[in-house]
Amino acid sequence: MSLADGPAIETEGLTKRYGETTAVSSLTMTVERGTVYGFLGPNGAGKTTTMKMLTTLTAPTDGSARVAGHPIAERESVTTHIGYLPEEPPIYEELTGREQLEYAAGLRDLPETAASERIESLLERFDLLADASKRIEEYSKGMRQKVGVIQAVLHEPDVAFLDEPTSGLDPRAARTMRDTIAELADREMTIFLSTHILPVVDELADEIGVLHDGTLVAEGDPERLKSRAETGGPRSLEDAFLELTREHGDDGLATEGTAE
Ligand SMILES: Nc1ncnc2c1ncn2[C@@H]1O[C@H](COP(=O)(O)OP(=O)(O)OP(=O)(O)O)[C@@H](O)[C@H]1O
Repeated sequence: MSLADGPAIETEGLTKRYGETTAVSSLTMTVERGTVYGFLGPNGAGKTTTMKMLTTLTAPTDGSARVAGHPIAERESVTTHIGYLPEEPPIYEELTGREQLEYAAGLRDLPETAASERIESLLERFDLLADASKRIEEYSKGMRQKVGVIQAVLHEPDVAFLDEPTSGLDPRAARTMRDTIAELADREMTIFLSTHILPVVDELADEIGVLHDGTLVAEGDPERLKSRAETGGPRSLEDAFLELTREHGDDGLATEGTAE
C-alpha cells in the first residue's frame, strides 16, 4: 500500500510503557494526508514518546501504527517517507551549516544538483546564507533549529514530524517557519506538529489532538475545539486547552509555553 491509498498516519491501541509509567495509553488516531495535525498536551503527556514510536525510534509495548502506508515495525519503509525534527536536532558541531545539509541530503540519496538547489533556496529562505559556511558550533540555538527543520523536510517526505519547530526562533524566523509549514502542507506534505505555542497550532492546524496522561482526550478542527460545549460560543484555543486538560485532572497546567 502506498500513501496515496490511505491516511498519512493511523494508530490502533498504540501503547508505550516504561516500567510502571504508561507514557502512551492505547492511542487510536488517524491523520489524513496533506493536513497539518496539531498534537497538543501538557508536559509529560506522551507527545514525544508518540512521535518516537511513529518515527520508529522506539518500539511500542502494544498496539500498532502505519505511517505513510507502512507498518512502523518495517523501519526502513517508514523512514524513507518521513522527516523528523526532534527536540534536539541531530547535527554535527564540526560541520558547517551547508555541509550538514549536504550530509543529510546524501543520507537520503538526493541527486546532487537537486539537493544543492534546494539547500541554497532553504538557506536563503531562513536567512542562513551568510552563515552557511560557518561551523555549527558557532551557531545560536535559533540557527541550529533552522538547520534541523531544513534537514527534516529537505527530501520532501510524505510526513514530517516537527517537535516545537519555532523553538528559539525570533519573530521573523518564526513567521518564515509558519509560512513554510503552510506551503509544505499545500504541496501535500502531512505535518505532524507538536508545540506548546497554541497560536501556531490555531493558525496552521486542520485537526488538533489533545493528549493528556498518554490518552487522547479531545480531537477535532480548531473551531470545534474552541466552541463551548455548553453554549456553542467561542473561546480561545488556550482556554479550550486549559479546560480540556483541567477536566482530565491536570492542575499543573502547561501555561508556560503558551505565550509566543
Ligand atoms: N526513556 C524513558 N524512560 C522512562 N520514562 C520515560 C521515558 N521517556 C518518557 N518517559 C515518561 O513518559 C511520560 C511521557 O513523556 P514524553 O516525553 O513523551 O512527554 P511530552 O508530552 O513529550 O512532554 P514535554 O511536553 O514535556 O516534552 C513522562 O511521564 C516521562 O517521564
